[in-house]
Amino acid sequence: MSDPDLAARIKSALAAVEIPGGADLAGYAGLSEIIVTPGAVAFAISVAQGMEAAFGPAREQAIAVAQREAPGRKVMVSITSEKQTGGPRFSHGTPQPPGKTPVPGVRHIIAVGSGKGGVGKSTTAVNLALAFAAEGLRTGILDADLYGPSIPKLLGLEGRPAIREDGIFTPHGAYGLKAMSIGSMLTKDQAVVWRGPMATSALRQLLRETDWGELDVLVVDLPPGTGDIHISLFQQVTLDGAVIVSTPQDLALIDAKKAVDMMQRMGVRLLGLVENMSYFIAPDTGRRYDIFGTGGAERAAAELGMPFLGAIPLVMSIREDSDAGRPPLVAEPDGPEAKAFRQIARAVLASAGSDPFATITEWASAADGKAYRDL
Ligand SMILES: Nc1ncnc2c1ncn2[C@@H]1O[C@H](COP(=O)(O)OP(=O)(O)OP(=O)(O)O)[C@@H](O)[C@H]1O
Repeated sequence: MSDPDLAARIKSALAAVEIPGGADLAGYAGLSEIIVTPGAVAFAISVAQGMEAAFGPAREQAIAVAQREAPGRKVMVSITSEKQTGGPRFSHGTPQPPGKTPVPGVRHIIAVGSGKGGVGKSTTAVNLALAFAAEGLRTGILDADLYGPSIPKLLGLEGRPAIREDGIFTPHGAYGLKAMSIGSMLTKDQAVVWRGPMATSALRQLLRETDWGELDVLVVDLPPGTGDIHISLFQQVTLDGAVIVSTPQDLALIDAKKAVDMMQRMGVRLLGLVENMSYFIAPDTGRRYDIFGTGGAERAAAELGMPFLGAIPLVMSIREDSDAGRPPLVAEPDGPEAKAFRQIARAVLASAGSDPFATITEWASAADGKAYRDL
């Protein structure tokens, strides 16, 4: 069945769902567009402030109805109110976070962000996650870049994640990582226009309705810039910190500064700055060229008030291997690029704790106190 047909069928079926006041959900003006992807169905119910709880049963029924119409797809229904759609209120000082709750089974969370798109944030996130796994940490990666998910391509994920009977996702397994992305539920080139509240709801479900098992660390690949998804994540979980990725060209840092400023306001610890596409290594001679000069990133990190974590070269093989679903840490684990990512991973762990090895030991210590190394 084509997507519009299924969306229309779900909408008619929602006529059976009663909303407060006695009307039905299908005819309710606050019902959003119904987004259908090969793996998921998502829609939002917009309600007046204070009516969220009253609409709870309607939401439950709507999920059941949509699930009946779309078996095998993940159904995501969010209730939104004026209060939520307004975004953060920075003007009165710190935003008011609702209670933060841990993600079951996940011990530590590190987010990877950037001031703008295309700087290699996802590439960095994936290779950091692989480097953590190589250190013996049980590692997961969550693609929170709902607007441009690239983790499926970078990790060569195929097919959709399985959905258990209780609606919980089973994450993909890739190179020792557990990976979750909305991207593997879309058709090729399908662009989903997530409106703010729906995106935050989808993020919540990807994060909390995934069976991560036991993870020492979850790496979250944020969307570029700052927006609803960032706020939603920062408000609902306590992060160990965030890593910011930038390119030398971006080191005027206007965009990065905005991201950093927002994170600071929201109480997110900044683990440091990674400079990507920093220098060039000639493929034939292996010689290094500091085409953008040296020292700029360290200065920029200092200006932003955070540690400098290291630099990653601009190398064609990073692009080619990544595009083929084989990140440098997998394609050439002993190559210079993999080494750069591993060093950065250690710098991240050092920034998160007293030193990288202390952090690894502490993070990896299972209940019996032994490091977990049998990934
Ligand atoms: N160090 C590098 N050398 C060469 N190519 C790179 C390097 N880092 C990233 N790339 C390439 O640049 C492109 C953008 O990288 P990536 O998708 O990681 O960026 P992003 O910041 O996550 O972008 P988006 O805005 O899509 O979230 C990809 O094609 C990737 O393979």
